[in-house]
Amino acid sequence: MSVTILQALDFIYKNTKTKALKILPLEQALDFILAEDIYATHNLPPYNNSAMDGYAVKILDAGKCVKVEHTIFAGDDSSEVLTSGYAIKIMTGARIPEGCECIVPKEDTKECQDGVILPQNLSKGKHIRLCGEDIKKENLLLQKGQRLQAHQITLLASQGISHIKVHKKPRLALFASGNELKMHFEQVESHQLYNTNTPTLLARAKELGCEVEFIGTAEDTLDDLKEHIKSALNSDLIVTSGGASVGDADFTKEAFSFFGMETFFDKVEIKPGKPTAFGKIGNTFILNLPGNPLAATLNFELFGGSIILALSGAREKYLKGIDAKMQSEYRLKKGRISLVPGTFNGSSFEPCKKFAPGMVSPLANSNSYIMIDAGIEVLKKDEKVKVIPLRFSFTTDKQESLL
Ligand SMILES: Nc1nc2c(c(=O)[nH]1)N[C@H]1C(S)=C(S)[C@@H](COP(=O)(O)OP(=O)(O)OC[C@H]3O[C@@H](n4cnc5c(N)ncnc54)[C@H](O)[C@@H]3O)O[C@H]1N2
Ligand code: MOO
Repeated sequence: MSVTILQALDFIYKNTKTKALKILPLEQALDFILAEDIYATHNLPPYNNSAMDGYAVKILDAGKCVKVEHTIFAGDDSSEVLTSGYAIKIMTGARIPEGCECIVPKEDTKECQDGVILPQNLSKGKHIRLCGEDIKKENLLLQKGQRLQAHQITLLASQGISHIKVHKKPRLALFASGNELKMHFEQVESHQLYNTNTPTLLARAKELGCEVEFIGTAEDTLDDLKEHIKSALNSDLIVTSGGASVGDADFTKEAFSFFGMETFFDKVEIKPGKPTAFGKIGNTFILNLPGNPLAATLNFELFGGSIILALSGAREKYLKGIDAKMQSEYRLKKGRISLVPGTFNGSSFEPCKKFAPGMVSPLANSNSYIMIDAGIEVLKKDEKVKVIPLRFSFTTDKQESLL
């Protein structure tokens, strides 16, 4: 069945269910999807504390020479009480003593007999970090479905949370098919070429947060394809490339049908990537990508990426484009919706100078792609487009002002 891109994505989201849960220690939780809401159990800061190395003082003592007899360091469990006519020396992070109304930084004071002279203007609360001003106890900190990156791990660590419930990572099995293909660690003859799709998809699936298993390269025979499928059936998603078209050696569909694959679609109105198929055998999803390398990798981004997001348990599970404009005019043949790889520089998008479905080189120097509607033959300079990132990190080869 041939479908539009939107219908294909609908099939993916309607049929794909989030993975089961497991408990992980915080140190191993990077890039997992949180499977529970997290509420703060502690205020942060846990107590009013000094933002400066200086003196804890009273407002009425402004401009006076006050005596200094005690010092409080960060981590001290001090019970000093501040009284008028005195200042207590205090370090950054130390708990504010009772009676203190503000902190005066060390450099704003002068020495005097037995103490320091305070500035004329003091304001209440100055340089005091209040208990709970960063995180309030019982507030919702992180939501179920959030991806745990470094700055979410900060929040969990701040609460002394050692173990959390996360979704298991999608388990993906990969194999390619084609008698002409050899792996990079094998010898190629003059009629053969290296399998680039599998190493690419393996790396990309890992980048997208999957556990990945490489099943091998299947020959273009029904028996060998069946053998490879059988070895991959315990995964959540099998991704194959090649044998998707109508050639005399294209047996992939037949091999999957042997295992009773329910096919949701086997063609998409897209360029490149028309012979992309998606289906299911038991609880294992199947994404059969075309063999042409650029077609396979771009369609893996769009459909593979969406399946992985749907399986992951992520709340933000839909691909999103970034508003940008075309760097220069771009002409194309109208027909099917096209995926065009290129470079987004933070404001504008420039398509790759040279690309075709069978090429392997275009994506190595691209960082994104755009999707162009079927009827469009020209995109003018500055015309608005949506850029779908392939990798970010915003960096540049020449230092620019960051303001
Ligand atoms: N008569 C028709 N022929 C083709 C059609 C069509 O509609 N009618 N569609 C074309 C389109 S579009 C595509 S895409 C390809 C898809 O073909 P397959 O999925 O069957 O892929 P293969 O024939 O196995 O390979 C195509 C091409 O890609 C190279 N390849 C395959 N796998 C890899 C790999 N793992 N690493 C590197 N390169 C790979 C392979 O050598 C071929 O050159 O069909 C068109 N034909
Ligand atoms: O998928 Mo094909 O040409 O559309 O590469």
